[in-house]
Amino acid sequence: MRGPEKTPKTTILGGGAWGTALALAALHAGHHVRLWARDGEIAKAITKGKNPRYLPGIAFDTGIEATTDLQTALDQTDCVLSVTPAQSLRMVLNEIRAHMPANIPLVLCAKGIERETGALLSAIVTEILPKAPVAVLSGPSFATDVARGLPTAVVVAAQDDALAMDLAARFSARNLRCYASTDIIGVELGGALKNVFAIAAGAVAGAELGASAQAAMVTRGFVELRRLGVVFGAQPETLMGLSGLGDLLLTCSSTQSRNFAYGVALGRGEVLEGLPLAEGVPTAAIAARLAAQHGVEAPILSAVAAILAGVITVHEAVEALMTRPLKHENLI
Ligand SMILES: NC(=O)C1=CN([C@@H]2O[C@H](COP(=O)(O)OP(=O)(O)OC[C@H]3O[C@@H](n4cnc5c(N)ncnc54)[C@H](O)[C@@H]3O)[C@@H](O)[C@H]2O)C=CC1
Ligand SMILES: O=C(CO)COP(=O)(O)O
Repeated sequence: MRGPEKTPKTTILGGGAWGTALALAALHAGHHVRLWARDGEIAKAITKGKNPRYLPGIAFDTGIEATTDLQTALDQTDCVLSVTPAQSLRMVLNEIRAHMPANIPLVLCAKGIERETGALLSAIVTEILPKAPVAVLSGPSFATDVARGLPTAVVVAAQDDALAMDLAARFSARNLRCYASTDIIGVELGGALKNVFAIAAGAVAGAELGASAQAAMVTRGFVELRRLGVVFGAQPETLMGLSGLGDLLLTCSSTQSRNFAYGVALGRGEVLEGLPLAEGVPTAAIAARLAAQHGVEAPILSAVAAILAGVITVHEAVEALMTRPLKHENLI
């Protein structure tokens, strides 16, 4: 991919919180960083060392070359990070197709499953950019923590172990430790599904159902996550790691998580319109459908999808979950 003496050239697609934080991490790892944002004001602000819309109150180093021009962003790049929301991936890949240099790795950093098709994001890349080696970066990592330089660990997965190791080394820096994995599906599924359970945990907190209920929700949610992992072909142990258990622990316990905060608003019966991006919302609907299609027992997932669809209330969902037939504590 690159000689050791050359400065890595990294392109970030997306000028939101995570795109900006990862651009900074790459800058601190010594890369030449270009960032594509569709909004000119955001691009200008990032070039000046701030992103008040998505990272309010954080001033950061200048050096990221932000642009609204895709050709400029992708010119002679040797690695692309895709950091726009999961549901926009297909559109973004179709836009970059004409400008993407051949055989350059595309690292997926969004967390979700395509709502319309049930496709994992790596499958969408294979469909639209078949020549791009695909990788996934995921794990417990709030953009604000990474942008502030706080210690964070993630996992980078690629089918080819050498690529996974190379990318993990490329993006690791003093405050960002990247582990390598060859289980792309496990790593992406862990990140996508934890968002749904973060909404559930937030709803429990918002409805003031207590810390015991919250622990039960997260634990049983983790069982459902692992069951879906089996269906998709994830390696079970991957979901015990940073992308899976690690990200579940982070986002099911902190209002810093937009998915958890969305759940809190749901549990309190507040207005949901205008809340920040909560990737678990579209993913809940499709994940519940896939679970039903494959005969996977996933009552929490189904409850979240039904609440979001307005079919039941949080309290009705809890009542239904608590009165299910008694059984052994099946852990898979
Ligand atoms: N914020 C965080 O702490 C983390 C976020 N992620 C994931 O990263 C992804 C992006 O999240 P954030 O950056 O936080 O979201 P954000 O809401 O802060 O920013 C999203 C950005 O994508 C842009 N965008 C949306 N649709 C687009 C399109 N069709 N074409 C071009 N640009 C488009 C928006 O203009 C905005 O700049 C999500 O999947 C999220 O789950 C992953 C780890 C941490
Ligand atoms: O994925 C994240 C941290 O790992 C960010 O979570 P939210 O999208 O819920 O804010």
